[in-house]
Amino acid sequence: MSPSTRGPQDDPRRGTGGGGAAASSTGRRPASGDGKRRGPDRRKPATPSDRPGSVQPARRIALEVIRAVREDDAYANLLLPSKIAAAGLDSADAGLATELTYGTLRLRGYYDRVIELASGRPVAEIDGAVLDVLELGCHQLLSMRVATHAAVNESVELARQVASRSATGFVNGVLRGITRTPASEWLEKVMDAATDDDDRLAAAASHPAWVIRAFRRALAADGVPAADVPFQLDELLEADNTAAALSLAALPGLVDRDDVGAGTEPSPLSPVGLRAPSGDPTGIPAVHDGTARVQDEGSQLAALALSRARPIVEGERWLDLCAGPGGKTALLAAEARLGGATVVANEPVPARAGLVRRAVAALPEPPVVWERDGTTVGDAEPESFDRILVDAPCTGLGALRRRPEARWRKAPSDVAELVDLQQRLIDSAVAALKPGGVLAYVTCSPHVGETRGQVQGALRRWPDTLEQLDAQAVLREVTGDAIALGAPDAAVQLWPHRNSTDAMFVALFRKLPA
Ligand SMILES: C[S@@+](CC[C@H](N)C(=O)[O-])C[C@H]1O[C@@H](n2cnc3c(N)ncnc32)[C@H](O)[C@@H]1O
Repeated sequence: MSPSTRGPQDDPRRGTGGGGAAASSTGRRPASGDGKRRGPDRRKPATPSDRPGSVQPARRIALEVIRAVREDDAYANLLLPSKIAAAGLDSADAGLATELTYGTLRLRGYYDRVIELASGRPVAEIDGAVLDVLELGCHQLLSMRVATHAAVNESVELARQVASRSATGFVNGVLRGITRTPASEWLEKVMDAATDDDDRLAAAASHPAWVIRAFRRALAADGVPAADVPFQLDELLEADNTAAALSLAALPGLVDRDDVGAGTEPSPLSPVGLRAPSGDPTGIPAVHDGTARVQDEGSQLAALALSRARPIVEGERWLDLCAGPGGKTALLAAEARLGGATVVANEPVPARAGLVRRAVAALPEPPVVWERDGTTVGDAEPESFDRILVDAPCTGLGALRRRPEARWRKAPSDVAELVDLQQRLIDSAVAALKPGGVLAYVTCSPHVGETRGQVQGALRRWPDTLEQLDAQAVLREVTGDAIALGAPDAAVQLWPHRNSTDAMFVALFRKLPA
């Protein structure tokens, strides 16, 4: 079975999440991102954690985060850094906590199948707190080089702390049972027990089957030939399970990307982007002072598609309708400032609006931040903006590298609700846009209902009002032709396996003069 890996953007101090063990969907083995095994060295002398009755802080913290994700829908990439900081973990233990947390969250779909086979019980019948402990134990036993006795003993101790005394015997029995079969054989057993091809793919790649089907449709919609879809799907699932590299955006006009230093290299894709070595980016002076920001290159391109769709005319007003946490707002505002335009940001969730204010604090005249329901802005501010970004709330299925638990958070039934909200946000943006203005519709999901389906719907609803602009041409220009795109189309779909970005979707529209 797979070792887990930890990539640079898994560093919890960055709050980006993601990274780690990968599962090859056709390779018949959940595979690691880079094939290297990381984790505690078996040859290390016994630590206090090896003694009965004690639990290493990294394991305790990982379990707390995994539990909060399950019980409270917590975001691992937000909760983990605060817990690590509160516990004062050194960088080795912070790394271990990160690997345990993200690796377990990512591969829990696979581990649950192993647990069912080893325990003879459906996981639905296992107490949630006990299941968390078992999944965490599985990750150590099947994907990390943790010594068996440490993984089992500490899991038993964790079970004692979070569940009943009787649960300790169950956890001990199940985990010891798992150790009696080599990791590779567990994979075979899981595959043999799968019900059909999609279920086998779901098991090996630790993605829900509905997500796999949505990816397959999205690849086909992006023009991938039918015969290539299975291969690209395989690459995509593997990329999803691999840590994203650390990328930064140098805010134009605030810092020159050549001056950021600290071992960063210019991004081959984004003209404002940098790729950074692993480590804590807050140690980079430009990141510390907010003039450079951790941001996926796909997100950078989505913002630049709007700011560079055409030359900026001084005095233009731009709106970022769904702004939290503010990554694109900061880049848009920096671009706008250089052209003499101003930006208003809108984010209805107060805590996220606070993050937007922090994200733009380095700008000399930061954007105003509204806290309104974006669906009402069109009525309240008709024909008021020259450019509007709708970076819509979505399933987030394009950002699984950074948010490993997101795949388990959403269900197919969530898609319809999101599609309805996206549509209302688009309509509100159309109303708020000045005639002749430009609208960018962006999602970090490749789900066709949230992407091309929304484009077709908008053009159907606004036949005399909207025309689609060629976002592929805009981004070819922005990237100096460095961008790999799907079949020729006006919209852009980026992919982790093709572009090394999140799976961002970008469509551009112009509002026709009345
Ligand atoms: C995909 S995120 C935006 C990411 C952001 N543009 C960035 O780059 O950092 C979508 C945002 O839309 C917000 N949102 C949810 N419902 C909304 C609504 N009715 N109106 C406006 N924004 C909404 C969410 O709170 C979330 O912060």
